[in-house]
Amino acid sequence: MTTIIDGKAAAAALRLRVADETAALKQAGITPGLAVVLVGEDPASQVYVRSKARMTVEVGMASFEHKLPVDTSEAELLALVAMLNADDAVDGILVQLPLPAQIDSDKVLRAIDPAKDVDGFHPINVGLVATGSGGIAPCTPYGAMLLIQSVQPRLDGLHAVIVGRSNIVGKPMAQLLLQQNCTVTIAHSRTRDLPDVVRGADIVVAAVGRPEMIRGDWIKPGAIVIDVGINRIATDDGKSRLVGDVAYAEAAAQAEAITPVPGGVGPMTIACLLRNTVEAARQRRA
Ligand SMILES: Nc1nc(=O)c2c([nH]1)NC[C@@H]1CN(c3ccc(C(=O)N[C@@H](CCC(=O)O)C(=O)O)cc3)C=[N+]21
Repeated sequence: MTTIIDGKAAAAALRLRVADETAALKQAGITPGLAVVLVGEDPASQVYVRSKARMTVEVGMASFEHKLPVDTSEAELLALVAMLNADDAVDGILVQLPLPAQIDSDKVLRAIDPAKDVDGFHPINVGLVATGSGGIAPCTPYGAMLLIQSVQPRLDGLHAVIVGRSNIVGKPMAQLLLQQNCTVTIAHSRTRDLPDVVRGADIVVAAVGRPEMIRGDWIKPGAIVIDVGINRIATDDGKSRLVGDVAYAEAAAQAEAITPVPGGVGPMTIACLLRNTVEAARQRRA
């Protein structure tokens, strides 16, 4: 029987733990605070920002939302980041990506105080995670790791194949899997014989952003399949639905365990953001 990994339930459980830790910090007079910055009015981004804010409040933390117009200049955004860096009530800062074209996102990410960088995108945190010296891990790979280890705590010697080499998922995912003693392959759009590479995987992490690209006959029987993709596709009745980067039904028939979309990695991303924020509060205000 294939295990369908319930990311929604795992995320709810993690949020309960974060709520307990938040309550303990509040006893000590510290209310953890998360600032989320959204530039522009992309509808999908607005939905995510709203659900982040709601869950932040639900676990007992303070939520600070900053919505800026789409024509905000880089200097204006950097000024807001500087203000949030200096604000003692703010423990975590998330600048929603992607940013409009007139803003250099690398420059903005480097301006965030690494101690408040709850996305784990600042080069300081990237380096600390890569060397295994602590640091804040990016929420999506971190959440994916928790889901993998919920079905298989010991990963020593397993071959993990990550499809996708982004800075926000593929590369940090590789670091976290290496830390658990996996043999790691990062595959991408130029990889030769991709299906055969994936067929060698005990753990498949799909993070390419191409709907249902990874087929069932690419999956080794008994593999763990983690689908990071969230793609909205049109359906025949003129509506739309969310699908991952994995052809779910086909892959589920082969896999030992698989994450669905929606209800897999997505909810864990937000729960890990809250975890990173409470941890940042603890470290910074210790
Ligand atoms: N600085 C930054 N940090 C981010 O972490 C970040 C970002 N920018 N930009 C956008 C992406 C996207 N993202 C998601 C989080 C949760 C779900 C999620 O909970 N998805 C639900 C479904 C949501 C739906 O129904 O649309 C699920 O998969 O079950 C999805 C996507 C975080 N992002």
